Amino acid sequence: MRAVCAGAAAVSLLSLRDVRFAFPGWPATVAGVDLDVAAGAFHCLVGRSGCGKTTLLKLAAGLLRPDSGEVVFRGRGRDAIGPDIGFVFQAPNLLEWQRVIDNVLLPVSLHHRPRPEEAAQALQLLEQLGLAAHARKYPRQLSGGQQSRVALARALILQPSLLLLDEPFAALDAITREELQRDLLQMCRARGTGVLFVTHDIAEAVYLADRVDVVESGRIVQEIAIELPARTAQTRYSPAFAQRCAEVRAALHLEAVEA
Ligand SMILES: Nc1ncnc2c1ncn2[C@@H]1O[C@H](COP(=O)(O)OP(=O)(O)OP(=O)(O)O)[C@@H](O)[C@H]1O
Repeated sequence: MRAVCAGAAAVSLLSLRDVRFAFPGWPATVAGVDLDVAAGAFHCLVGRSGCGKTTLLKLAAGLLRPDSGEVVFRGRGRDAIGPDIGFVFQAPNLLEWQRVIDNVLLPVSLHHRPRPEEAAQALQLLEQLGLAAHARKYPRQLSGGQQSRVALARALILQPSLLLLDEPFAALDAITREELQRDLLQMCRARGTGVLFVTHDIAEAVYLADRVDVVESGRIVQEIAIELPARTAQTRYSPAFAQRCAEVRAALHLEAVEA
């Protein structure tokens, strides 16, 4: 089944074509996936534990090589991770011995000594994420939610056209999580960033995504378009939101929730 996010006419940023992958000696973990993420689209993958979401994301990132099929990014094969793709994993993975600002600038430092305008850009990102006052701190001096924000700023510093996120907010409390979802949406919309986001959380997927793809046994078994008006705090309490959540629950074979 083919999942195309943000309309057939949209230019595809990332394309997976009949991608298959098995860990050596094991049955297929990804069993024939076609998927497109268009520029500026927000695409969520949901599915039960062990269904292959993280493996799919690693294939999209070029961290794993498919056994067959192809992964194409901006029209080119994906042999290496380029600066045009940002990653955020469940754990923030910050460098403990570097200050917050230097953690954000890490992708730049890997190429050259950060220039003043790049440092200013890092500070601006921290400001947008409510962390300007923490720029000189070390990661251990931050809360879990603040560390996740730093990881997000680090992923955005090179202004990637594609962000790959693997349950980045899973370990956070509900309030911080909602705030980060809002911030992530705003920043990706403002920058036109395409996003592929893995989550277990149905409400998170419905709030964030233009399209939710349900993964089962290494395949995309259902694609659910999420057409909601502009996301606000009220969105989560609207009948349309509840309806979309119910559709995703049904696709996951979960018991229906009584109205
Ligand atoms: N290195 C490995 N060797 C063998 N099997 C693996 C390896 N890594 C993952 N798997 C298996 O591949 C399957 C898919 O794993 P994956 O991490 O992609 O699932 P997931 O959907 O992201 O799960 P979760 O939601 O629990 O994070 C699982 O059955 C897992 O046990």
